[in-house]
Amino acid sequence: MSQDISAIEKNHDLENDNKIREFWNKKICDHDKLAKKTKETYDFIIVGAGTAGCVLARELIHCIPNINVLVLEAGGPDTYSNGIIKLPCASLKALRINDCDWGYVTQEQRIQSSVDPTKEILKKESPYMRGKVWGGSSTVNAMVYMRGQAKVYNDWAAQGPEYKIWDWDHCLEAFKAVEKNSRKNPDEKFKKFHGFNGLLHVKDSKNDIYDVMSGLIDAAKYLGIPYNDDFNGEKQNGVGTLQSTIQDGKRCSLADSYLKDAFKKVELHPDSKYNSFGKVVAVDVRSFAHVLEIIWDEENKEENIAIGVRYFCNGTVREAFIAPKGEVILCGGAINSPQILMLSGIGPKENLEPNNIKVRKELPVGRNLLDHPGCCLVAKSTPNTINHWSNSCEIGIIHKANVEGKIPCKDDFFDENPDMQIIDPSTELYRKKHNKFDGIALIPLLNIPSSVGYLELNSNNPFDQPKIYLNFFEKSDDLPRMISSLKLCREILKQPPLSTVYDVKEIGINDEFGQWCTNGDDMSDEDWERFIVNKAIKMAPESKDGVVNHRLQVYGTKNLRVVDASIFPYIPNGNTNAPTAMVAWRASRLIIEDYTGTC
Ligand SMILES: Cc1cc2nc3c(=O)[nH]c(=O)nc-3n(C[C@H](O)[C@H](O)[C@H](O)COP(=O)(O)OP(=O)(O)OC[C@H]3O[C@@H](n4cnc5c(N)ncnc54)[C@H](O)[C@@H]3O)c2cc1C
Repeated sequence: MSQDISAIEKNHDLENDNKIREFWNKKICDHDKLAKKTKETYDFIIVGAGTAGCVLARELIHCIPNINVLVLEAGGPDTYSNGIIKLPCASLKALRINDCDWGYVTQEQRIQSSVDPTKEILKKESPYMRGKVWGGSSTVNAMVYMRGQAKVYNDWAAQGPEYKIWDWDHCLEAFKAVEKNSRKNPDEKFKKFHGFNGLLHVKDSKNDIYDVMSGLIDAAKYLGIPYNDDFNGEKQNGVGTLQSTIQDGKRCSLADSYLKDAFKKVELHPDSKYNSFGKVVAVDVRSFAHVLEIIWDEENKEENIAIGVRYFCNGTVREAFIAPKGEVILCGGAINSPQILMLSGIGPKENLEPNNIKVRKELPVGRNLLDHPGCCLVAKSTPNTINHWSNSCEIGIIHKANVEGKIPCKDDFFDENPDMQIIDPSTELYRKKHNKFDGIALIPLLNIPSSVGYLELNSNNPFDQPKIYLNFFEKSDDLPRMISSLKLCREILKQPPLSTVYDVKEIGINDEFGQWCTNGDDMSDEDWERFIVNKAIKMAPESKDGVVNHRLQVYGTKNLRVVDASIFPYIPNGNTNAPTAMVAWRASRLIIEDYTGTC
């Protein structure tokens, strides 16, 4: 069989996605049937084939000789659902493919009004999408590639001398290692910040914009907002075209890029203690495999040594174990990794004990849930001015908000520590849903929120959704900043050429999930506030509410790490896909060092 494999490996046809998967399925499955295993044993067990899981699986299998990796994914392959998730222009529709979504709903919350502190605003429960499919959320996201500023990563590193491995220089190295940027003739300045040899394809929207969206850039410039040629370069503020994770007109998820490449490594290693047929050196992805909890070494109870995981697949509960020196690595994302830890006895006593879970290690799991709240301003334009086949989001406007909720001024546009990001999603949705008008939608996102959410277990049933409290706008400075950015969006829509050439007229604001709130009449600050209000596991010292250390190992345990978006101590002020892939690449180097004993 090994001869067979190497012959196919050299075959260029393997570049074809489906063939790689078919080949992998057949070869691994055949081998699985032949091998008489006593136990399912792997060097690494990765929970979740999302952004982080895919990068880790690929880096570990290619960089450490003779290992095998099991990836357990609760969702199905990304080819399982129809091909719509590959189309950038349909990314908003991809959100509604239930098969690929965990179907989370946030808890209803009451927020104190920042306009009138004696009043409360009701924040209704709302859907909270998370990818449940190969590639995880990178298979359903809006594909915007924006890393955020150096300062955030330097803040991560400032937590102690050992955290230096997360400073901007180290993170930039990892961002570049992952990225395959396709900009033609990049200048030296661009090359300093970008990678060209990674696997994640990143493309400029630049050459695709030829409709009302190009008017958006001019309108923003008309207001004095500077043009920015590279939001991932030296400065983040300004207006410009976005970079997106797209390859040849199709979405490039981390499954398309990293997992696909992980499958290329398939070898048969003869010296194996674990089964008589030898060990398959490969990444084995098991779909529809829902991890229930971590299996601990009960002989050394005090040490909390992870030895494997229990998971549900094909109607039965199964177990998989790690080989000596191996690790369990949770890559379940910001909601699920905390849930798995808590189900396994790692978390806050006050949430675990009432749910009949024995506390093994008390840690503030789920307490640092961070995300970027957003809102949406929609306007109508002259018919036939929209390119309905455009990328999901093409233009970005990054600016500093006014803390009093006023329209930002010129100084705010030039401020090099911007806290707001305005993006323009595909307008196809609005057109279909609301009487077929051509439109323009602007979504301001609070890039540096002060509010922090949390999540807790609802019960000890692993299939029960945890309670998610996003706490959006809970801190008093968040709401005025959002209002300030919405007011700026309104001003932009009034500028030429949007107002003159495209006859753009505001229709109203809707909340993140498309509920219409206003008809666009003049609004008071209370109105703005009413309409707007409708993310865990922190990498930090244990004394500062950390759950994982600087090497992403869970405090008070052995053989257990968390590598995903849940470990951000402070949320990057860009979008989170690229930073998560970066974290996974950095983590792979730490794991390789620990496994091979090299530093
Ligand atoms: C709708 C939407 C739009 C977004 N738009 C953008 C954007 O434009 N740009 C950007 O940069 N970021 C965007 N993001 C965010 C970004 O995609 C995520 O931050 C990133 O993908 C998170 O990666 P992760 O590895 O932490 O988790 P995920 O990618 O979510 O992966 C977690 C994986 O673990 C699996 N899993 C979870 N629990 C279990 C279990 N118990 N057993 C087995 N498997 C399990 C899940 O099914 C999933 O596949 C968006 C996210 C969403 C949801």
